[in-house]
Amino acid sequence: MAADYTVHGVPSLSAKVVGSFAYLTIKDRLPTILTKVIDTIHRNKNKFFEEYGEKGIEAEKQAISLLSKLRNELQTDKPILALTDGREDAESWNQYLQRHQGLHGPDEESVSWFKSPWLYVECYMYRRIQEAIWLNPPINDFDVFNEGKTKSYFESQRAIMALCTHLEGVNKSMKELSDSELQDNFNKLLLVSLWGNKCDLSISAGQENSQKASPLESLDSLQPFILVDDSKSVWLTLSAQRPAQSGKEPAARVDIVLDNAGFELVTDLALADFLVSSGQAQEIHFHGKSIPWFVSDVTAQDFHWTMKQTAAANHRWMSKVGFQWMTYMKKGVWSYHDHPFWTQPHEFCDMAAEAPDLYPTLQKADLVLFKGDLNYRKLVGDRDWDFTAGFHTALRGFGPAPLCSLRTLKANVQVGLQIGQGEKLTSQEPDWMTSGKYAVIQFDSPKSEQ
Ligand SMILES: O=P(O)(O)OC[C@@]1(O)O[C@H](CO)[C@@H](O)[C@@H]1O
Ligand SMILES: [Mn+2]
Repeated sequence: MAADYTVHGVPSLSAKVVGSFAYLTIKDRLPTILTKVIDTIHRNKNKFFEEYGEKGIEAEKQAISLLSKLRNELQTDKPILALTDGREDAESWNQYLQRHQGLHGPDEESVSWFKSPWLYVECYMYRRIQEAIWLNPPINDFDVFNEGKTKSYFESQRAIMALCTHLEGVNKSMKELSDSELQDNFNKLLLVSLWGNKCDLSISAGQENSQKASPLESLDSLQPFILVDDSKSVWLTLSAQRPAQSGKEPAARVDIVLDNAGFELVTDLALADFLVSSGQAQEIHFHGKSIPWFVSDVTAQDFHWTMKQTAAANHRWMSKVGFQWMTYMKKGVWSYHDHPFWTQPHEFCDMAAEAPDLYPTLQKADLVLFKGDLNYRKLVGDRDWDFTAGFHTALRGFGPAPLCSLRTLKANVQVGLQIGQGEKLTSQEPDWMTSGKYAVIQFDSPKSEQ
């Protein structure tokens, strides 16, 4: 009996399908990412020696040997192994592995890279990278992806300057804006945050893909590539909270589940700035990753560094905006969280059970924005749904609050399309689901039935 990863008759994406995007990711892209990680550690050998002497050299050697072993396991489809670093979440990962082993009949091989769900093994790889680092003090707090993330920020300077200049202009005229002008400005910054998701170093396997030109100039030309646009529902959800309509104290809380550092994070901070300065929200809760993740995902270090860096910029509006963001943090208007759940393999429909302290937190939000492709994959369980399956159906009961995915497509999973829309795209551009060229603004509220 083959391990049954099927729900609603919809199987999990996996490398079992030779030639599939999952297969090519695990066969080619993940080993490339691992090789770059090994190179990064090797290139920092002298730095480790300067900082830690011989211990640094020994740690570098051991970490590389563990990562080379990991790469070999991956490339030769070896069994997935239990974690041995004894960290807070290791037990949860090892229980997850046991559950998967339980799904396999006695005559079946163990849980492995090319036979288990893609979402699981890809997340597992990043957690094993962290294990290789954690097991080797004194380099155990080294972020193997830091160079790529900071490079992406520095190479997007012109776009960041343009965005901060735009934001300053909007904030300056905020009081004169009519409702429809407010909505227009909201839409613009929502779109900038959406397209900021193109700048992800995992899909590019670490190749730089920073934002070069002004993000505002290309919005109109990108509109045709948005396959689902629920931005109006997002605006209605927010404005329903606004004091004018609701007569209540402005209490809107918006949670933003972040994705990539670099330019994308700046676009998320700019959107959050507008939400507060326009009165749509009183508090913004940002959710990042507790360990370096999927090459470019935001950690606490990235989050605070990005604000400091923007405040320290030799550009009037970057600096002004950067200081404003740091003030929001100091005042508690903005807060940053990094629950371990976000760096585990779970589909979000399992959050209430797996993270009973996180789900109620999100239930306090009036709107939760999920950035990026990996979050989308987890929202819909990384399953091979029909394109026309309802987004609400695919969420399989996950609904802490009204939510919206802002995602550029980089994996072959998509729901909520019109009849024929996916097939038409496939006939025109076979790689439309993985090129990052197309995007969705996909909304669901706990009340909506599809
Ligand atoms: O979540 P992000 O940053 O938008 O994308 C991360 C990601 O590119 O990594 C995987 C490929 O390795 C893809 O499934 C996924 O799209
Ligand atoms: Mn990412």
